[in-house]
Amino acid sequence: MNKHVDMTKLARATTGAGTVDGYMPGFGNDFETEALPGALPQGQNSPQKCEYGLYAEQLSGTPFTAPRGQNERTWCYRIRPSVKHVTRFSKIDVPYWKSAPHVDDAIISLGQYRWDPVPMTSERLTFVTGMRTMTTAGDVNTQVGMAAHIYLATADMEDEWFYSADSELLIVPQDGALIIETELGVMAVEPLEIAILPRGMLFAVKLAGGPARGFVCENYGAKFALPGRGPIGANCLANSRDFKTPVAAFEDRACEGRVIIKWCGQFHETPIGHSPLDVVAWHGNYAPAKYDLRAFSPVGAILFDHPDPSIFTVLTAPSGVEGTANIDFVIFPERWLPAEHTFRPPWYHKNIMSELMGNIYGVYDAKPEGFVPGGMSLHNMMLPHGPDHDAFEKASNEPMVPVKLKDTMSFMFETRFPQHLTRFAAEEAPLQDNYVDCWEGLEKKFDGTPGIK
Ligand SMILES: O=C(O)Cc1cc(O)ccc1O
Ligand SMILES: [Fe+2]
Repeated sequence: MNKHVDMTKLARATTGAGTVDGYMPGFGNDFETEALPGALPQGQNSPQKCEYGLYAEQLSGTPFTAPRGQNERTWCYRIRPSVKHVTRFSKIDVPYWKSAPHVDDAIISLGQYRWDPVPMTSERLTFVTGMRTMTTAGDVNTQVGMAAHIYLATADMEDEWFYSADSELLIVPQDGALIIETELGVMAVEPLEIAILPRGMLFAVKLAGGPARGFVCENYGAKFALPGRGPIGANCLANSRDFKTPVAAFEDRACEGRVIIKWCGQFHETPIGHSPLDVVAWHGNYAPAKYDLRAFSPVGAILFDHPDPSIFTVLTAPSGVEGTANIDFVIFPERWLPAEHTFRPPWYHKNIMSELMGNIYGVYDAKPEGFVPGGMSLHNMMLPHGPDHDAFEKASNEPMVPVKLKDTMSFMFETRFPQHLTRFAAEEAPLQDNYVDCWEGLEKKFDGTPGIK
């Protein structure tokens, strides 16, 4: 079903100063890279004629006038301009990929929900046709909110490329590695790594080994950024240098292919007679990146109490209201728990933000049973949740010696907006009917008399 993907197929920039293994380090850096010598103009963006007969083209990720610190754009020097691959559109159906607003009155989103992993399939599905939306929030037309998806991919995108005009895509592989060929270069991404694909950028996803499954956060709003560290200072959490952007790679290849576009929630296709991955050189700060979640340096409570999970924010997509994210991408990695006289797992709570969680690997401390790798949970706006009965009893009685949470990696897509379940999430995905029973055993301990119970 799946063949070996030849990473050398695209002519890649040779590894040079500042690059490691075909990637350039840094989050949101102003990069420059060329796959052929002299392809990148020096000293200007728009030469009257470009080297090699290339076309110059700008891709703007922010308005032209965005403040300098937020302004993002990339200059591409390519074999053909994009107008040669995105021309006549025909509407197509990608039935399981939904966009906000997507509120089905028959479906109740108010609740605490948990799903077993969506099972792998033998059906032929690409990264695009295998996208299954679980929740949507906000509004794709006004560029606020997000969607959370599961993807199941059993086939390469062959002579087929995709871009989302609606969103930035944060890809979280859970099972199976991916080769993501983008206009700006190629990224190999495996479970415990993530990839970030900017809005408007063409790519094809190939399978590096076998079938693949993972999670996607589709960000309709402003791009993900690194959170401020406040008093933590200049280091720890996600460090900028651990984000890797690919060097330029291009192919000069005729084919009978198609480009699929997601635009305001609709899907369209357009035929193409050549590979659009034909950017020979580029420079700018609007680029794909990957990040190894194991590079995250967690900072936590080293004496007592359980801090807010915001300390584990890898990336935050701002909403315009300071401190109120459109989306926070938070992880729960391996870490030591040294806190004294403390209930160490997450506390019981209700939250104005909506918490969509996924398990990439291992056991999550608040839910030792039932929240398994590949599984998801949703604790929607202002709906109470917290440790299950067994986790509560264990954590209330465990000796207060430092312990290491090992073999664990879960994450949260947390948005300021309520998340609405799709019909797929409510009716087709393996929803656990009995999830809320996990709190059933929490009995009353209070008997009116003082003392620890
Ligand atoms: O609900 C959850 O499990 C996520 C979570 C983790 C944590 O450490 C504190 C609060 C919180 O919402
Ligand atoms: Fe929570």
